[in-house]
Amino acid sequence: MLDRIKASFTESIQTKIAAAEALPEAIQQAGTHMSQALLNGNKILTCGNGGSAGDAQHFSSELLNRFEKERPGLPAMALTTDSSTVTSIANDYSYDEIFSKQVRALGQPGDILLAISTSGNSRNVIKAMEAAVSRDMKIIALTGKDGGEMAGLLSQNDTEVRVPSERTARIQEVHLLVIHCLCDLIDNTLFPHVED
Ligand SMILES: O=C(CO)[C@@H](O)[C@H](O)[C@H](O)[C@H](O)COP(=O)(O)O
Ligand SMILES: [Zn+2]
Repeated sequence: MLDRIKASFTESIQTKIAAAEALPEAIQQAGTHMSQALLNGNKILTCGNGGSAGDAQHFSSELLNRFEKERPGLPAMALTTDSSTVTSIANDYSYDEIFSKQVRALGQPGDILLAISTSGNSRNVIKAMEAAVSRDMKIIALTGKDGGEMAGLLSQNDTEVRVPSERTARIQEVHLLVIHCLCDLIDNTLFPHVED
């Protein structure tokens, strides 16, 4: 069992080294789009399933409350958290609609959808992206593996940050690092003179 633990650490570190080579430009573009949207008075909606639901909430709490700087809260909302809304949409329509219906209700032109899926194939996240397009929102997709269907839905205005790994757990571990990079970029673009 100790070998399994060490192998998990080694694989996670190696995935992060590969991601450090492959992802900085895409992360920079995503951070620029997010910062610009927030400076324009727009907001960021987030969604994902399972561990990625946790990531979506992790990001929105860091914006709404704080990351590292003492600064005002920023407008973000995880579409995973309102159990009354999520259960009623799943019950009355389908689980595939739980995020898209909220995006159509809340999304405004210029807002951003942070869509998180390690496979890129979660139906409810794909439908949220389609709803975002219908609301003239930009999409930032955190994916892995081959990018799945999500990769094919993105336009030039959108950004995909695809972790170079086939393994869900390793992809999730890098997604969290990417989320912290995005928070750091936003803080340092919007509040460059505030100390960490
Ligand atoms: O956290 C894990 C596995 O590490 C799981 O809960 C995982 O997030 C769930 O199986 C998700 O439904 C996977 O969805 P996705 O990443 O393919 O969109
Ligand atoms: Zn997990």
